[in-house]
Amino acid sequence: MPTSSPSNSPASSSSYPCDGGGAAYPNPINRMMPERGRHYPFSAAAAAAASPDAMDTDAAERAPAVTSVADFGVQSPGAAPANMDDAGGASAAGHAPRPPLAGPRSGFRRLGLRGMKQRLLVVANRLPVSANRRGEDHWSLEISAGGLVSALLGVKDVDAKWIGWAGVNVPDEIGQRALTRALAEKRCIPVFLDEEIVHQYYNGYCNNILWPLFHYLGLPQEDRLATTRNFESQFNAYKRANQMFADVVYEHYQEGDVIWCHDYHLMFLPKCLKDHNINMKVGWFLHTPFPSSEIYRTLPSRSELLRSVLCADLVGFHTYDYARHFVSACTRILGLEGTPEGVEDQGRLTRVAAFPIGIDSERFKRALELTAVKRHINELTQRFAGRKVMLGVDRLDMIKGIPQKILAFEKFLEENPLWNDKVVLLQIAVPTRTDVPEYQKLTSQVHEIVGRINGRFGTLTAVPIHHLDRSLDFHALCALYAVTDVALVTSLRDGMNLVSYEYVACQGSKKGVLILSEFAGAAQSLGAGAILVNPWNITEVANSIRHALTMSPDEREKRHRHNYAHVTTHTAQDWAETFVCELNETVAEAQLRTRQVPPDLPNRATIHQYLHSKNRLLILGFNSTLTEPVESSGRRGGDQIKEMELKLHPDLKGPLRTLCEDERTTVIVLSGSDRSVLDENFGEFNMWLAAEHGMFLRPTNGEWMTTMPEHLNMDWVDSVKHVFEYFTERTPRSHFEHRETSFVWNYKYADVEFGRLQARDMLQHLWTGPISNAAVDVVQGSRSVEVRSVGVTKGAAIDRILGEIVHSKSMLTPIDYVLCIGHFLGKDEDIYVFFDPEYPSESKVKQDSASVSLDRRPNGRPSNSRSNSKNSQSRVQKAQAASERSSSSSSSSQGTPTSHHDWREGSSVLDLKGENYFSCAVGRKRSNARYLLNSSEEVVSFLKDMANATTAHNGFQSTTADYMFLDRQ
Ligand SMILES: O=P(O)(O)OC[C@H]1O[C@H](O[C@H]2O[C@H](CO)[C@@H](O)[C@H](O)[C@H]2O)[C@H](O)[C@@H](O)[C@@H]1O
Ligand SMILES: O=c1ccn([C@@H]2O[C@H](COP(=O)(O)OP(=O)(O)O)[C@@H](O)[C@H]2O)c(=O)[nH]1
Repeated sequence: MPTSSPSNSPASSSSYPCDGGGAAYPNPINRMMPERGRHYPFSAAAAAAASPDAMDTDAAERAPAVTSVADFGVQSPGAAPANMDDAGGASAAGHAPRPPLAGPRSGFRRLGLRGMKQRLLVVANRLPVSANRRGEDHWSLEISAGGLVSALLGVKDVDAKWIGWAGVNVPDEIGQRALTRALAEKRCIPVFLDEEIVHQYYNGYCNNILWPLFHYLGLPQEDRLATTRNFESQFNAYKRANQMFADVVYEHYQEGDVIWCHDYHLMFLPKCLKDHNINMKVGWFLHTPFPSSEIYRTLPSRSELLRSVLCADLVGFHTYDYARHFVSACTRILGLEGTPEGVEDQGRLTRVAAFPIGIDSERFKRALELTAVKRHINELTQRFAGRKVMLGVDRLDMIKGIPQKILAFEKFLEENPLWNDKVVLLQIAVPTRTDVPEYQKLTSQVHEIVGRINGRFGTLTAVPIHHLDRSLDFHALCALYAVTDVALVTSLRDGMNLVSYEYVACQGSKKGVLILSEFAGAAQSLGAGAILVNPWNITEVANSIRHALTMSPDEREKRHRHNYAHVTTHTAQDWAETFVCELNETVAEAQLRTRQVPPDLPNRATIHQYLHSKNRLLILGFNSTLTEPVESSGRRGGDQIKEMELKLHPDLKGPLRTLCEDERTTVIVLSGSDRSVLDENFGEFNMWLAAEHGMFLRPTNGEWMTTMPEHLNMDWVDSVKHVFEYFTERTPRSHFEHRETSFVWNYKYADVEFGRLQARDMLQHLWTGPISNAAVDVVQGSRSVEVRSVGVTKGAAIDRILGEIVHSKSMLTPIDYVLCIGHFLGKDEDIYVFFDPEYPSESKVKQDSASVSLDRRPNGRPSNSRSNSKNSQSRVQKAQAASERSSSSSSSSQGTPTSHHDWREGSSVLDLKGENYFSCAVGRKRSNARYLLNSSEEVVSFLKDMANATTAHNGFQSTTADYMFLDRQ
């Protein structure tokens, strides 16, 4: 194994193994950007010798097309991916069931649809190949079998293709066609980027801006001004490049394909794809950390990029922290609602979850059995006999903390002189992004430190640091992983760090110690077995080195066992499979969950069915449904909130009266408003009133009672009040209402833009402040922020309300018609699903641990007594429904809802057929409701028609009356 000489140049960057040795055609871009994606290039010479896949295109035509990438989805068990150095084929092993994650639903699922393989288009900046031009129309390709390739190789029932940049500039058509043909053999599809765009997009925006920012290094410091100047052109190039990737995807897309976009290079891609075809299934996965929103918000294009990523159906990260940061950036910067499921924007959910990547551990284990690797192991063992060997394997990137690692090692040597000639650090530093000035500076800095330390501690026969500016072939790397005593990973930030996994996988016999930075994603999975360090704390790292070198065999064994179990069961295949499954499921659920843009309410049919039903239920919202529009009611008025109170639309009084007087009709106004507001507006009508999202109920001409779940926890009230007061004082013309079960801060009369800004800040206070762990829901309206106790929704309440109505009216005929109209918040749309006969009943179920108490005390105070109603106990478990879909799987085991079951012995209360159920959202674009009305004006006009038809129908007492009426319309 080549090592650098301490006394000469300790680190030589001249040997760059990836250029494949003298391309016949000048290839400036290839020189500029020699690094090979996430998959380090192995030395071309070694690869050519070791790997049958390092073949030229002619050879590819002659050889059987069994290559690693070509094997996506067509691999038969045991088939050997030819490029793989171990010649062992992708492993079928490693599908041990994974413990459930709170994020994605995990576990192995077959992806095929009726035995068909699902097509998967993997889109990444780099193709997993290095391409070298050998003639005008002749290319040699070398596959790099890195983590992602291995991961996808192992996914069964998927027919995968890879779309990306081949890492070379191909200006001429002949060359492009030849390369496209050659790549097709490997199931790869090229995106051709020219030199200028690569410079601006890849070197500039990706590697000089996004990369350092995502790793907490901030925007470039030294050339800050230049960066600011270039920012716009680089961002434009970034968008252009993303569009070029998108164009290639469009060309190859077939209906039903899954498109998996990778990494920070392609944040703009989900938007391009969805704009082109909203039905594409799009996932996006970030391999780097996603930084805290405080860091992310410094990025000038922050909103545009977030919005684009949110166009994806599923967004994945390595750790929960990164996922959390992303959600919080979306709430903080875009003002969207973060939920445990992801990010919601006007009813559309982008699912966000953690999918920690793994490795193909079997591939590493098999490699250790190969003769070539054993030979390497022997050589290394002899070479370093009598010394402990520590290993570092990193790209030469500032995020990897290489200077910090070397300085810590120096400190260890300083403080432990007895170890001076008994330990050696082998540092493999693979050149990367060599065109970016920051990387060039880092290279010189590392060389300088290594030279100094070797000069200081070296002897005539040995040096403490062997530093290599090059990559190794897979065999040499496996051998190194296997023979070394300690691996030292000191990343300052690292998305995951696969090197730590690979080291563990190869240490089956030696049980070496892993020293791992707590800032690598891997620390969250290997933390229990590794020695975790803060790489900035040189003293701590130096002490950890001593600890590792002197660790008892027992402790080593124990630590290793833990990590080995993790690495071998959480495989790359499992990762890819879980992501793709999750994406499929997310899309399927979204289709079920949200009717994208419902059609307009079919007025005639709605009225027709109404007239022909025997027992009808009309559920009407108040705000923005039965009210005058904001513009005409208050905005122009003075500062007095009083003037702005909700008022029933005057044109509705007559129609409502008519409807309420019909004895076959029960009308409920179900609102978030408090009781007094409803009393004032609807006191005169023969109807039921449900205030505060149904927590209070007033029968026709009766007294208010509470339907609140009895264990509603209201401890959060004071903290929220404090926050609401603070923002109300600072936002002119905003106000807040303190209701019995909720607080609402309303800024609909304030300056809209300023109100929104304030709302975002308020949400941050609420989400991260004193109530962050309280049992509350923070619900965003279009001009309001509401905090409610968990479980306070209209859907959850309607069940209890119905029970009460049925009981009180002594209904003899089942309800056979339901019309539910409202401008409800997303959270309250569960009411639509509650009645929908087409929703499977188990998807409506949400465990509601509180039992119900229908306390008839006139003041409506919550009761502490448990309900003695058998009915309410079981009914309360219904509702909440699909908008809270996470519950659907668990809920089915927690309660067995019968559909709309009996409230009275022996009789069914609801007999609702699909054609007699009309749910209608007012003024919403997306909704769970079946239909839409665009404004409260349309509601007014519709209810007028309905009332007129009723009058006509009842007046004529004729079965044809309604037809006569309807014919006039
Ligand atoms: O293609 P390059 O510019 O040379 O960069 C190489 C890759 O580096 C990054 O890798 C990340 O992915 C790993 C696997 O998920 C993870 O373990 C590691 O922590 C990350 O840094 C980058 O995200 C890739 O896109 C690059 O291809
Ligand atoms: O000479 C080398 C050094 C490293 N690697 C591979 O490069 C990857 C590095 O991944 P990691 O997640 O540790 O960091 P990244 O470089 O992606 O940030 C690992 O799979 C290594 O096996 C390689 O193929 N050849």
